[in-house]
Amino acid sequence: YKNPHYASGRTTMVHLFEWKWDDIADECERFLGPRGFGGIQISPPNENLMIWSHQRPWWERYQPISYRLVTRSGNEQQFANMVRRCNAVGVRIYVDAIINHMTGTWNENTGTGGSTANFGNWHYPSVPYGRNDFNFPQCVITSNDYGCCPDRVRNCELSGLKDLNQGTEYVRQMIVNYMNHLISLGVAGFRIDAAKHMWPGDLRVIYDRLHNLNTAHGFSSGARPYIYQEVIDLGGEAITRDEYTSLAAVTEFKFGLELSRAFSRSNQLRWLSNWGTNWGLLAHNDALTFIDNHDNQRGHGAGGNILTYKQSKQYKGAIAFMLAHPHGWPQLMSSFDFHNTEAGPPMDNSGNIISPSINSDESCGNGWICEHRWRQIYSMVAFRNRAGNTAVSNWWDNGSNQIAFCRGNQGFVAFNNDYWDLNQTLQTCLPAGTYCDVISGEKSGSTCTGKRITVGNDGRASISLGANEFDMVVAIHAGSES
Ligand SMILES: O=C(/C=C/c1ccc(O)c(O)c1)N[C@@H](Cc1ccc(O)cc1)C(=O)NCCCOc1c(-c2ccc(O)c(O)c2)oc2cc(O)cc(O)c2c1=O
Ligand SMILES: [Ca+2]
Repeated sequence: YKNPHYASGRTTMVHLFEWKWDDIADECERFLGPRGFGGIQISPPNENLMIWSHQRPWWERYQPISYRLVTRSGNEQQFANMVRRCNAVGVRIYVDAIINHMTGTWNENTGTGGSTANFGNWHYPSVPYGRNDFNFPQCVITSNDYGCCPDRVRNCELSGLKDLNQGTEYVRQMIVNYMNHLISLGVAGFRIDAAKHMWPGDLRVIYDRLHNLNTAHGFSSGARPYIYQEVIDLGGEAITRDEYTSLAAVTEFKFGLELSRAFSRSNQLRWLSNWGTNWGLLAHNDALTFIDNHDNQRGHGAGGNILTYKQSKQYKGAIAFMLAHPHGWPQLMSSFDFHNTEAGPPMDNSGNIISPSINSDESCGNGWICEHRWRQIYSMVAFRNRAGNTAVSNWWDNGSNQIAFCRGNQGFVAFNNDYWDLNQTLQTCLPAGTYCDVISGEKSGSTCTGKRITVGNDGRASISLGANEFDMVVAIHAGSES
């Protein structure tokens, strides 16, 4: 369950948060396929409760009302079409699976596919689920339960959301049927939302009943779904992510928290010379890594100040480090502009999501940020692909916030987050030649639109990175030779 099954040479996933299925299919063909992206995490495809009283907040998609594939992102036919078109260009689809709970209790009770439910007696006819499918007696998780009481964290309601009992055969079957239907449509795996709130033993039973991936979509026979479990664990809780790494991969929240600190200068970059398990991070194959995610980019999620697109220079620096360093399986966040912590995606006045527009400079409009389309970010996806399994070598730092390192003989990257310029002759580990810096520009034909770096026969090059330049990174690799 720890293999993403990316097409060969691809390494990185992007979370196209709240995108519609038709728009994702287009993005696979016009951008993500050609630019070497490995996969996409999509928003929950199952029917959710429409919560108009909060102006259709982003978190309404985390309140299931059925497992029918009808949401504001599209219907089952559009979903199947998206998976087929993305797989055809080497881009995998990972489904955000919400199997811990159903809805909370609201005045509204209509789903995105027209289903209704009676929250008061735990009745969800479109599944169907009834009272016996939920944990009993009814209780709500309190904040100190996280420190003392694993049973309550699993068996009580998270934020008032009706808590399913995955210990019964019937609930397991409903969940497995839902996930196997998605596998038959060609998905490559799942994010398990709120995994901390479910028993590892129940999850193991569910995972083991999932079918192998659908070979008609290019997966090798016997391929098991890639599963990464959302376990928010920054220490101090009774439940740890280690209970879940024996089952499948886990979201590594420490990764984004520590890199946000480092690139906000709360920690010097030089300390990143032993980045990896020495920092208490999960082992490489256990770790789904990211800087920010849909929840903590809004400030109230796990951890302190997480860098987002709003602190663009530092954010691009942290993203570049995540993609340049071999540790973990990275996920990029692709956001919409938000002005308050609960706002949902750009929508028209009847509540339909507005598609991103694509500008002539390849950026997005209509309120979509499309971080994955920022040159400094997609270039580092290509860098990571090129670096493959090579190790970090030739680490250099100035004892403060200027660092540099090689990836085998395939790539070289330098960072300057100090208040003074970086001017050094450094070992790039690359063969002699002229390379385009893929951060300040890119290779177009045989010229560079940004900096040109000349590497001598000794592999050394003069690297300059001004403290006030637009970006704090220089990156060259075997594919950017001009
Ligand atoms: O802020 C939110 C939603 C947050 C959220 C949603 C999806 C996620 O994957 C996630 O990680 C967080 N929801 C708002 C609004 C809300 C929603 C539903 C509700 O019944 C009450 C309020 C909120 O203020 N929530 C309370 C604090 C955040 O507590 C939530 C957590 C959560 C936060 C920190 C933890 O350490 C943890 O183990 C779980 O996970 C969810 C998962 C869900 O699938 C749906 C949820 O409503 C939630 C969720 O409310
Ligand atoms: Ca639970």
